[in-house]
Amino acid sequence: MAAKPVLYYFNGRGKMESIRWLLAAAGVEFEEVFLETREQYEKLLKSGVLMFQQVPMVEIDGMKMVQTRAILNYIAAKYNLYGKDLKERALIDMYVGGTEDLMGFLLIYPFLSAEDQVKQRAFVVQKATSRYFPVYEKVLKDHGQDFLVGNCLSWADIHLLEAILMVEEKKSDALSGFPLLQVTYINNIF
Ligand SMILES: N[C@@H](CCC(=O)N[C@@H](CS)C(=O)NCC(=O)O)C(=O)O
Repeated sequence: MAAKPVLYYFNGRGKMESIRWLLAAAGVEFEEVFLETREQYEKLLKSGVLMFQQVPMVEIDGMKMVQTRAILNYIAAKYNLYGKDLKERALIDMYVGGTEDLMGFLLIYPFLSAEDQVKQRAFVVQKATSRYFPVYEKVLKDHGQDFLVGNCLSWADIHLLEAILMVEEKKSDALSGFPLLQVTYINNIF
């Protein structure tokens, strides 16, 4: 049996969280090494395995992969979550690009002051409900299928579900104007 992937990151969501989600959705067990002290991080740096001196780093299939997008692309392709042809893959990339931008507004959230967190929360909910969620709602409405691309579960659905839950943490009824997203991602998907 192949070794489990090993994830190296801080003990927080950050850039590793989508990798955890994608592996979990693919049914892949993984291990985690949390970098909890400066010494641990320095040790990893000195060992030379961090190509750009950054994490996330994932040991998988004999590789030490860095760059979040590259890691996600690899996992999505390996576990058939990346479309059946180039056009489906292009759509998945576009949808994931959108959810990535939306999640990007939340990555900085823990580092803001309490006052700025209130502003950022309102900003994120406004962007989610006026720019991003309407796109995915329309896709589902237009093709009438249960998933965003190719009528089967893909990375685009997994990433969108993660983004929806992140936004709902900030405003629990954020999906209230999006009936198809509610049915697909809250009632049906898993
Ligand atoms: N483009 C990289 C950026 C990775 C990145 O910014 N990692 C941060 C932690 S979230 C880091 O290692 N920062 C330390 C540094 O840049 O020196 C990716 O997406 O993986």
